Amino acid sequence: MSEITVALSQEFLEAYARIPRRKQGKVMAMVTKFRENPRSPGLNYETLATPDPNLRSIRVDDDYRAIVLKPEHGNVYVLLWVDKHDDAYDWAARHRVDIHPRTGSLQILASSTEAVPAEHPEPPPNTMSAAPAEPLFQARDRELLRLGVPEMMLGPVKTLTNEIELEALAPRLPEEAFEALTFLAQGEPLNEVLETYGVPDTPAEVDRQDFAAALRRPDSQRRFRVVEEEQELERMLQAPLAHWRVFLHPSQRQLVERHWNGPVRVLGGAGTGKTVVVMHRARWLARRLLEDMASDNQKRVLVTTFTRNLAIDIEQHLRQLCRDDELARIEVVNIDRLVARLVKRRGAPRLVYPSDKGYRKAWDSAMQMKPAEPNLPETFYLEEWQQVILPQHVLTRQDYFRASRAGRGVALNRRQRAALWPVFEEMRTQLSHARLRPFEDGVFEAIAMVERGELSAPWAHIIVDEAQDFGAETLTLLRYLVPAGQDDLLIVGDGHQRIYGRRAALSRCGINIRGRGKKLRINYRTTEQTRRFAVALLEGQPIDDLDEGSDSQQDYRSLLQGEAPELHHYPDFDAEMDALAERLNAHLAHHDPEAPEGRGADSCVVARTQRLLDQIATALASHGVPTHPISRNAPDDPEQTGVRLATLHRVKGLEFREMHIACVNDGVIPAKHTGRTEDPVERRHRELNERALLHVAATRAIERLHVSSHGQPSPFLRNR
Ligand SMILES: Nc1ncnc2c1ncn2[C@@H]1O[C@H](COP(=O)(O)OP(=O)(O)OP(=O)(O)O)[C@@H](O)[C@H]1O
Repeated sequence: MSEITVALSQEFLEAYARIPRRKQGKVMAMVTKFRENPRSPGLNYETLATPDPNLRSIRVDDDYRAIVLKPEHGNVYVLLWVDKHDDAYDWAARHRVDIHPRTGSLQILASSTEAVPAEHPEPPPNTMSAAPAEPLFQARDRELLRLGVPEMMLGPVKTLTNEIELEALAPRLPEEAFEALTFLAQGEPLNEVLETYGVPDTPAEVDRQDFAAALRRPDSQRRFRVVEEEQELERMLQAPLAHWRVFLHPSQRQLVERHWNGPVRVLGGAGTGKTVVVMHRARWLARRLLEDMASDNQKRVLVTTFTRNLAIDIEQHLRQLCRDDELARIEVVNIDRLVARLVKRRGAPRLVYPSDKGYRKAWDSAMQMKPAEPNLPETFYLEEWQQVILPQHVLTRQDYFRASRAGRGVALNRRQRAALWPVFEEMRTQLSHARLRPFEDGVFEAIAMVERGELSAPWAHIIVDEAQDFGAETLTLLRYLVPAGQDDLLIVGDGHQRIYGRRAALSRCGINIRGRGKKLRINYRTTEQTRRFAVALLEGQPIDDLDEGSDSQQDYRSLLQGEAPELHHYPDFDAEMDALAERLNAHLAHHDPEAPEGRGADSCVVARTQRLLDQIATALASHGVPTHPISRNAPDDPEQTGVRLATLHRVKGLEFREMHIACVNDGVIPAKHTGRTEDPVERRHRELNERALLHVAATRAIERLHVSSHGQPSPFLRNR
């Protein structure tokens, strides 16, 4: 007798989330019993008179029933739905579960009587014409089947004439088919879509009775989960709508669940599930460490990020994803803290950043050494210090003569470098007297400590999120901190979201990703309308791929449709705030008092500076809108009441149902200091960072995006 396979579907979790709490406990008890032994006599199965002979119902209590797939052959049991008795039976009468004849994946299908939308939606205006509209897809049946379109949906798919109709058909199409059709509808060539999404033209034979094999297919794993552990089941039922914890996209799974022969780089636009990959990969590697008896039990997985907020968020999510023993093998720390920890010694200088008072004081003293010739502004020196001296660890005049100044817009000959050098030398002297050390020097010190054998790093694997904001020196340090070899480094990032600093090429940091560069393409977070708006903010800008090449967002899509982002311009700050408060109050009025989240927790107002944000908070308070600032040091408590307030920088990595980007005025975005440089290359970089800031903030919106300004709108909003 083959082993019993117990699984559940995404629909089951969604249905479970909808039933009253007191009933959920009963379902949980039933599910536990079911998992222990799906053939237990205590489970009351009933055969149903439904089109699909493999569906059964199980009694939960007097009122509720679960619908289960129990094929006649094999030992597979899949929980599909749970509802009140009549509604559950009704669901079972309207659905069937099939193994797709070409792809072999398991699909839940609305039964044929409902396969075609009852009402065809209104076509968009530009398709209204007397002539019959062209079909949206020219592909042949054979090709559509290769993409996972169910046989019974071939007819409806071939009669579609526009994307709106495709969208209306979405609930009746398996995700993989809808995704492939969306790319086709948006103009991607058929052969490319077939290559990415289709099974080969002559696929392996599919056994349409082998449900256990069907469950193992990557496309099935997008919506079905084979339950292996009791604890895991409990975690799923505790957060039934956190799909990311349970169901991975095949492109995510391919990155997570395999060994890699060296560093891997993963790109992907905002919301494509990069952080989800980071977390699942950390867990997968932690499990391997636990399973590997020969492995040193001190070995850990390090997850590092650029911002502290994201590290806190990841740590919190990992607690919900992992078992305790897995968690004990994972360490999450943002890069600044990591470096500070590595170089911390009794009496060691304190690490400082340009915003630090001591740093600024040292700089003011150093500027006293500024020569009359060449006559360069102070901003030039600061940029030279930050972009040449610190990243290349230039310590002497000779080093400076040899340093690369690639990417600087003003050339300097040897004599000029010699004239400038005393300023930088003085800066180091001043810092050293104050027992301070710039962060970058700390990084080089950590590298030197590894080289001298003074630092033994406990990490077998390192995973980097937000890699686009890491400097070359920190990436180099990470290379030093983990032995080269299998699964050593996973580098995840998106050049479009670089809001700090400049590009650094992995290959120049000793990280060779050749043949291991991957990309995620489906945006899970925002609507397609928001995605397009956000992408347009960066149109025509040169974006890198974290290595020596370039990246684009042409193949990045969202499958969710929604309202177009709203842009509003007001004569002055008060008018903008009146309108914003009105919107927020309307949103707050719809808050469900039964919901566990605090009133306003799903809405966020962002502005370019803290000062503006303070003014906004005051204005909103005068309109009776409760607000709550997002903290840098603690995870957001969703139960806390208040519309969230954050700077554009602070919302990186987060997401909200509604995003309001306020005061997008000329002189605010780009920030005034962007233009305070003589160096044209530097100016372009800064401007790109500012555009990326808006792009990042816009892509935090799950459902709605609202952008407003007063006075003159930001030049980035012109023509929008
Ligand atoms: N496989 C999945 N199933 C369901 N939801 C997913 C999946 N992958 C990601 N998501 C959801 O999509 C959203 C974006 O995911 P995530 O934050 O990992 O994306 P990201 O690429 O890191 O985004 P960004 O770069 O914009 O910060 C989250 O709400 C996440 O839960």
